[in-house]
Amino acid sequence: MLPELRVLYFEDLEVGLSETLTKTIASSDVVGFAEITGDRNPIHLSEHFAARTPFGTRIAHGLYTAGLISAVLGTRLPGPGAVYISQTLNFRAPVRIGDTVDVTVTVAELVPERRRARLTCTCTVAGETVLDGEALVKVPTKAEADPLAARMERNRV
Ligand SMILES: C/C=C/C(=O)SCCNC(=O)CCNC(=O)[C@H](O)C(C)(C)COP(=O)(O)OP(=O)(O)OC[C@H]1O[C@@H](n2cnc3c(N)ncnc32)[C@H](O)[C@@H]1OP(=O)(O)O
Repeated sequence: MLPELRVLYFEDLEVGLSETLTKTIASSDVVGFAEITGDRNPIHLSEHFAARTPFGTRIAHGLYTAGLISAVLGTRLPGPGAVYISQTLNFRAPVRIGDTVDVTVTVAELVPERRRARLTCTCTVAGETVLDGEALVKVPTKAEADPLAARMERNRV
């Protein structure tokens, strides 16, 4: 089941705040990603081909796994309203069909004057890091996201 959407505004964030999403990678996820991106590399789609690679079996696209980081950022931490600025990625180990990936993002730094949040991002399979990196996002304040509500709140006696 997909987690509920949650909006955190810039002022709700603090260093150390963390969120984890868990996803088991299905063959249909990998086939679907190949279809929508056009990346039909047989290492993702053909068991016959993948058997002759060092991985021995089909593996997920690295950017599919990275997309799960975007899912955490865009739905939970900070959530809807956050805008991706940049993302670094280190692919440390392969993700195979049937693997369960835990995707954790953690607020590492806040830059109030620019409403920026830097988050460390780690994907693990059975405790082993398969991907890590850092995301930079722009996060609206409550007043920026909903100026009318913010004005009404300020004027309330
Ligand atoms: C959770 C996931 C969500 C998504 O996936 S959203 C989809 C992916 N993201 C996007 O499509 C965002 C596209 N980029 C933009 O629209 C803009 O970009 C931003 C809104 C992110 C930032 O624009 P602005 O608010 O005008 O920037 P500033 O706060 O005024 O800062 C400007 C300084 O920041 C640098 N900068 C802006 N964006 C980037 C970037 N993406 N990568 C590197 N640098 C960036 C500029 O150059 C400049 O720098 P200098 O102050 O030194 O002149």
